[in-house]
Amino acid sequence: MSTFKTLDDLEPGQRVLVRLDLNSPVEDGEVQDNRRFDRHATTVRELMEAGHRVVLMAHQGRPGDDDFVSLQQHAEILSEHVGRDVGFVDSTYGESAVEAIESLSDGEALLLENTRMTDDELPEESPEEKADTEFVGTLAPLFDAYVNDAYSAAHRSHASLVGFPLELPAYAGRVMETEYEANTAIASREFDGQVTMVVGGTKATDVIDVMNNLGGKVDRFLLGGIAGELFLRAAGHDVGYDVGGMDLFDDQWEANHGTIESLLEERGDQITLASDLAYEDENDERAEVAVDDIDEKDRGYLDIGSETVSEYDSVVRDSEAVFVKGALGLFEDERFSDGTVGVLEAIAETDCFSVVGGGDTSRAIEMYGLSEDDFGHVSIAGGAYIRALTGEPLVGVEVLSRD
Ligand SMILES: Nc1ncnc2c1ncn2[C@@H]1O[C@H](COP(=O)(O)OP(=O)(O)O)[C@@H](O)[C@H]1O
Ligand SMILES: O=C(OP(=O)(O)O)[C@H](O)COP(=O)(O)O
Repeated sequence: MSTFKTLDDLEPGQRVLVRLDLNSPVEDGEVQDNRRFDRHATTVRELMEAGHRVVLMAHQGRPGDDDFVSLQQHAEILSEHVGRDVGFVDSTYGESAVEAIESLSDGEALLLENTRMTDDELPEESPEEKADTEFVGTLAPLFDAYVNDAYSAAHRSHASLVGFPLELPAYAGRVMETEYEANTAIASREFDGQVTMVVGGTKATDVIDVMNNLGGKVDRFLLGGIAGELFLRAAGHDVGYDVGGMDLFDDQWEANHGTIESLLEERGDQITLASDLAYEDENDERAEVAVDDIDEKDRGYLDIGSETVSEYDSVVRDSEAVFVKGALGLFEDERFSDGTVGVLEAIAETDCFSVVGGGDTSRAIEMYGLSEDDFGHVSIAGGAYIRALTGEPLVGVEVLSRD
């Protein structure tokens, strides 16, 4: 168990530097509201109400990607969730950032520009090297305390996550505390009945890590999403190819097909793949096909089919514990939401222990009118949640716990 300090240990009237994870889906340049804002608002509101001067850091995307944008919209969305104004300055640690930080009054909050717009943030280096950067050296002297609330980014050894805790008294925010406790408890929990893991989403490496590291703990893996299609391709079906301008499959196939093939060989009896898939037909409607009847690589598949949904539904209902990582289809489009929503509904209606993780998957819960109360824990983390489940330590949490 970690021994980090929390907001309960923070002296009053501090200048506090806070790391949040507001990394969000961006559609046509518009940042999409999601539960990361709502969760972090709790920490921000508590600090503002306690009269601290609150300066927030966060990242969005990675340089070169379409979702690598300014945090100006994030400040507006966060303000709505906090119910108070959160200011924004378009600099991370330049002159205008320092000026804005110095003119902040008690109880006010300010969001700095995307940390990944500085050269010091991204390269993965040791906490000591990160503490020695200009970014940390410029900002740390302006504060009394550092709070890390970004559990979902705590697997990254980046300056804003691991550099500051070496220079300032460091505390865990409310989101960090809750996520850490829930995910660590899960990693050490034992179950008598069937443990099922539903894995989908876009990242094949996450799915492979889960299978490699949780193979002894999980009885059944139910696959879907892009990752599931790559497994179907490895099993000899004509799916999981880049068609119609997609670039989700072929690179991941090149990088991972050897591992996927050996996983199917070694753990085949634990792994359930879709028996049918859904696609968009020429009338823009949902159509389905059995995977055994697919003999051309020219179509994109956007969800698991109804026979698979019904099989996954009954496996979930027979389980004592169900973990979800990743969506089973393009659920943002209602026509292709059956897999993701079907499994979530089965979990919600069953008296099992459940955890739902994956940045986007948890969005489906509110989009389709399900209640968070029907799940054991809904994590806003993806990669960090997987690492926690597999028992791997998170560098951002470790560094918070140092004396
Ligand atoms: N067959 C598919 N085709 C296109 N997109 C898909 C498909 N299956 C899943 N997705 C998309 O994957 C996205 C990422 O899912 P998520 O649960 O966040 O997993 P990850 O953690 O791998 O990003 C979702 O927004 C969903 O729309
Ligand atoms: O959204 C995040 O991770 P996730 O997609 O695994 O939930 C974190 O903000 C980390 O972002 P990164 O994977 O670009 O380092």
